[in-house]
Amino acid sequence: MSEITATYIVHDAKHNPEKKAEGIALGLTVGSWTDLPELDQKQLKKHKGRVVSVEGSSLDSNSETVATIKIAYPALNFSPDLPAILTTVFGKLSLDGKVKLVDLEFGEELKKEFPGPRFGIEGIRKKLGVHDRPLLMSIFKGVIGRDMDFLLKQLKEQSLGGVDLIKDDEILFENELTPFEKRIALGKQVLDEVYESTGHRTLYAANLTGRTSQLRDKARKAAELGADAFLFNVFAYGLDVLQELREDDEIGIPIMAHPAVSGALTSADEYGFSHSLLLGKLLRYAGADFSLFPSPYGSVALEKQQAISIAEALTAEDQFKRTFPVPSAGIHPGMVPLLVKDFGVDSIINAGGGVHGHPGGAKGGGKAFRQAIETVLQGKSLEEGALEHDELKTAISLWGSAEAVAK
Ligand SMILES: CSCCC(=O)C(=O)COP(=O)(O)O
Ligand SMILES: [Mg+2]
Repeated sequence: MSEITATYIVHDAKHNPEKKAEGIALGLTVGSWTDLPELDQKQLKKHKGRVVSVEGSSLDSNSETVATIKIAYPALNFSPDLPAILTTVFGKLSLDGKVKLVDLEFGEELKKEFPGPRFGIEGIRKKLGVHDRPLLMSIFKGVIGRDMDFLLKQLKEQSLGGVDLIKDDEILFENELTPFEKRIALGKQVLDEVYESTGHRTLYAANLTGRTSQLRDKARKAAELGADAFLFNVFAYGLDVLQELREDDEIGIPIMAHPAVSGALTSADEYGFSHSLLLGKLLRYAGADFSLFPSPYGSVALEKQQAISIAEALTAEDQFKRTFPVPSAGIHPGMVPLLVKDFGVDSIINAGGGVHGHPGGAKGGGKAFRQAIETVLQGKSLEEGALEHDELKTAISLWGSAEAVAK
């Protein structure tokens, strides 16, 4: 029988994690058990949650018992979709004291109900023809209140700087000055021109926004217009909306998941979801080709181990394609050695301010990043790279080098 096994870290003021575990296993499945007549117990047995393990009971600083509890839920109890699964394993329970949902292990049958990324790392690399280095992404900045000309100039500059992908900022919504469809159609023309003149291909991810009921049609229209990819604020909508978009063959373009709003669900140590589950495994299962998350070193930083655990969940051995890890926020060229060391070649280096804030503009910023990547892959220090590349030298003098700080 297929199951889903949830791992929780539970802080229990009553010092009885075994009883707490049994309460969860019953409470989220068949309810009270021992009070039922024997016949009912027999009939309901296949629906009953099962305590798999209760480990590591210890006392926290509030003298509460902390334990890791694993509970298996029969797949028989829920329809095979994330809304039903999340409500089963963490519905009422998410409101019931200090409980953190750390992981979900899907049974093999249940996994088959999920699509995973349509393209994944290999598919995105194939589209770009880049196979041997981390990709570089930049973000439009300061575009709200500006017109199409402004946006297209920024697009061209970023592409001329050698970035592989450009995404809208997540706060750019439907608006009269730079409407979604126009951004896609005119943006495509600009990027095609850059490709024809330089041979460098840049993909553009436009922000898919609006009411949930409009998203499918909007995304299909975007695909018809030749959109390369779209950005999606998954956690403002819900993981199942992502999955619906991923599964629609008339859309069929890569989906970039932005972490906006997810901090409200992951940041507390004792509550909510683990980062690796929400921004890693669940985004991947639901079909994101890219997952953006705060890097350990930038302006909105995650603890290093948490950021790395997200990347691991996105790329671990599984039946699904691998999702591109995109550690982001406050990234500048001086951080490239750390990013490559911690996230490897199969990751995307993503920057807004670190591209546009370069004294040589977005073109100079893009070049500085590409030079930093090349330098690191050649096994050289950024200081050595700066001797060979002007844009990198300017970036290092402006922002410094994290490699130097790390020593
Ligand atoms: C919190 S990860 C999302 C990255 C993002 O959307 C962004 O705008 C980062 O911009 P920055 O100028 O900090 O590179
Ligand atoms: Mg942003």
